[in-house]
Amino acid sequence: MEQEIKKGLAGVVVDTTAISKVNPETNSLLYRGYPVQELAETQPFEAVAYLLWHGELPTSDDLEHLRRTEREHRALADSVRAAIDLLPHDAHPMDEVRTAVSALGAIDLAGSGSVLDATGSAEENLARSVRLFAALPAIVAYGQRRRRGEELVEPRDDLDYAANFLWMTFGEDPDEIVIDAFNRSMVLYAEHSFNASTFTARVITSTLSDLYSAVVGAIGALKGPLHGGANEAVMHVFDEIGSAERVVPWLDAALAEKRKIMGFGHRVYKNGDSRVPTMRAALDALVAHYDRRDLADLSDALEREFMERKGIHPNLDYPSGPAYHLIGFDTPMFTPLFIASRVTGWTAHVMEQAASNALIRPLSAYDGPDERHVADLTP
Ligand SMILES: CC(=O)SCCNC(=O)CCNC(=O)[C@H](O)C(C)(C)COP(=O)(O)OP(=O)(O)OC[C@H]1O[C@@H](n2cnc3c(N)ncnc32)[C@H](O)[C@@H]1OP(=O)(O)O
Ligand SMILES: O=C([O-])CC(=O)C(=O)O
Repeated sequence: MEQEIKKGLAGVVVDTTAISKVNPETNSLLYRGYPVQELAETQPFEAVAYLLWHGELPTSDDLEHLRRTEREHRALADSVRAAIDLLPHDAHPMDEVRTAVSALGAIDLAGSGSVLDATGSAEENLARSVRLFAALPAIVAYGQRRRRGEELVEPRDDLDYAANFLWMTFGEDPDEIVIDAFNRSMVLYAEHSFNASTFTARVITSTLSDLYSAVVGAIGALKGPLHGGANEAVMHVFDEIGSAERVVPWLDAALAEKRKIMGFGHRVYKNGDSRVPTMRAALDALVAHYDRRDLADLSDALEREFMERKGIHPNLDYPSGPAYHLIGFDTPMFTPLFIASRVTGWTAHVMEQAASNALIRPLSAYDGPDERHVADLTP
């Protein structure tokens, strides 16, 4: 019997999840039942991380406790820094962060004699998740500073997550408008059901491997430009085009070459990404703050022209790329910022998968040569 192949698992429902609901019909995204727009406008990223892990928003005591733990693990560990420093200065930051997380895992799991010990209990995995969430800003910030030949900036205890992240990257007191836009981007990027990187993390978890391995694998999946790498790729497109007036000839040539236009299209949303309006509002605030109308004009012109010709909407990476550029991040740092946010969703999924595990192992339809034998080849 002919087997039906769902290439790319398109349209296949592989499991349940209580972490988020992506609804393309209503163009909505809920984290544990809360609309993501509401969360982005009202909650610090730490509270959203707590929500994803625990299923409920934190009380003020819960939030205080999480913030205290986050501050304890904020500084870049010497051993992780040493692992990063072994890499060439022009290593891609995604490779750098992947290596750093791998090193963190090896250090944290040192002494766990066998692979069975590394799997971790629910409590251990929650503690590991918080540690990773706390450690990633320092790893990403150091990555940008190292590329630029700048000294490491130590974290500050008087700042919350988003402000401290910006402080460690730029070594300057961040502006409230910038902190707010950055916090929104972190909330919007945090979780999106069974996307490619999260599914990777779940596949790895399903073998009873450890949480760090799942996150390292997820980072590898996120790096690709069809997924998280698109936020970096969008900025390269903007740089290539240069200004709004050049959009039409650039798009003519790109479409003639059958290029994919980065930051547009989505596997699930076909009528627009639920997160784009909130991120676009954050981008607009940054455009006004930095007086960079030219960038918004370019973005509008490409969106309008591409929509007219192909009817394909922008995804979250489209407004977040230029927003990160305006904040001052180097373009290759954009996808590592996505990691720092999505690590919360990934780890929530690792814990959900572990709590109700079944080895993920689909079938394939063989279309290679019919059975044959080595002996047939002997003269
Ligand atoms: C946070 C995130 O990860 S969001 C996604 C970020 N990725 C990007 O922005 C990369 C650009 N976009 C894409 O490559 C795609 O839209 C994907 C991979 C995101 C979704 O892809 P799929 O659901 O597999 O759709 P698929 O790639 O088959 O596209 C369907 C049709 O639309 C076209 N299309 C989709 N997106 C684009 C695009 N960005 N540019 C040009 N054409 C596109 C395809 O060429 C295809 O056309 P065809 O039917 O004539 O062959
Ligand atoms: O859901 C997807 O396929 C990609 C995406 O938007 C995300 O991971 O945020």
